[in-house]
Amino acid sequence: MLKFRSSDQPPLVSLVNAGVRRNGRWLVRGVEFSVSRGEIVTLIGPNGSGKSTTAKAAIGVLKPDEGSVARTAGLKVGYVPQKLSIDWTLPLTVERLMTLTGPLKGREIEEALAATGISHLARAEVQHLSGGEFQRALLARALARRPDLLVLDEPVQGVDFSGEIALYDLIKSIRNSTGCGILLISHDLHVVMAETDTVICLNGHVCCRGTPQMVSQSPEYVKLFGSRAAQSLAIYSHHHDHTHLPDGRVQHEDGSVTEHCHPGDGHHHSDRHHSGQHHGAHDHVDDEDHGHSHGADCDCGHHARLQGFDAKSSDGKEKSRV
Ligand SMILES: Nc1ncnc2c1ncn2[C@@H]1O[C@H](COP(=O)(O)OP(=O)(O)OP(=O)(O)O)[C@@H](O)[C@H]1O
Repeated sequence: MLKFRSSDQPPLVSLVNAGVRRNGRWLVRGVEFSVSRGEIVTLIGPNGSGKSTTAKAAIGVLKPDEGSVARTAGLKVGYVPQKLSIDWTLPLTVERLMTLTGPLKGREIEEALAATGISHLARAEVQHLSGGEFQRALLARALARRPDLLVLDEPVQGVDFSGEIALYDLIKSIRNSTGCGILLISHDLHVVMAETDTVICLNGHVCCRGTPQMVSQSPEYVKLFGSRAAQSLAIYSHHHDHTHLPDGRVQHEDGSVTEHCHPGDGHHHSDRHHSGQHHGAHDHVDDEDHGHSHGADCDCGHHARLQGFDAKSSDGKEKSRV
């Protein structure tokens, strides 16, 4: 099995201080991360926190209203959206679903269906597929075009626990065999794919980021869910030192309230360290005062508690205490 690692390669996509504004409201702001070949980045956050908006900005479906998004020239993206507009009353086979957005050769369809384990469903009606089978069909469609970057918006939606493990195993094996970069979106705030290199927690801005704690090292979790689950799922354990108020403002730990949580709002100790600086997804900076890892918006003092696990930079060299 091939193993691709990203440290010495330029990112496939990188966002620097990216923000998207609609109808006078910032949907997301100050977003910074990158995805390189062989790397898995997971965006988590509650409903409406801007995950899909961020993913769309990353792949160029949306243009950022501030900041920048850079993609390598000729980047091929395989995008599995959260929602598909399919007329479920019309008959549609899996094979036909594969070619709805562009022609594919028969061999390409066969290979993609085989890679996702659903060759036997090529002529099945899409409306009769189970949740997990449907997600595999969408993955096959994205894979068939041999993307450099796979963007999967809620790939485990409608899938039960063991189906989730199986899908994450599949995504991992796709990454290992093709070396593509993967941007995953999940609204599960706590359980992420164990192979994730970087978890980014969004809530209109980057609340915190870090590496997931490997479940395989937590005997309680293994006991509860079994070792198979522990190999595929990891707990992302984090703590935010602020609260999002219903009107969109942010209340900080010291009780102060600001319009939003953004570098330079003056409420955070770390402002003095980082004002005006941008850090990529893996540019964690050791913070003597707080002992936590920082990303772009960690200027606002949010931190991921990784329960003893170090946040690592993309080259694996720089580590921060957490
Ligand atoms: N084109 C648009 N115009 C105005 N508001 C929008 C637009 N697209 C999204 N929004 C709003 O932006 C916010 C973020 O939406 P987005 O779909 O990115 O969130 P999400 O984190 O992916 O949510 P979910 O987990 O529910 O899928 C939501 O409040 C949504 O209503």
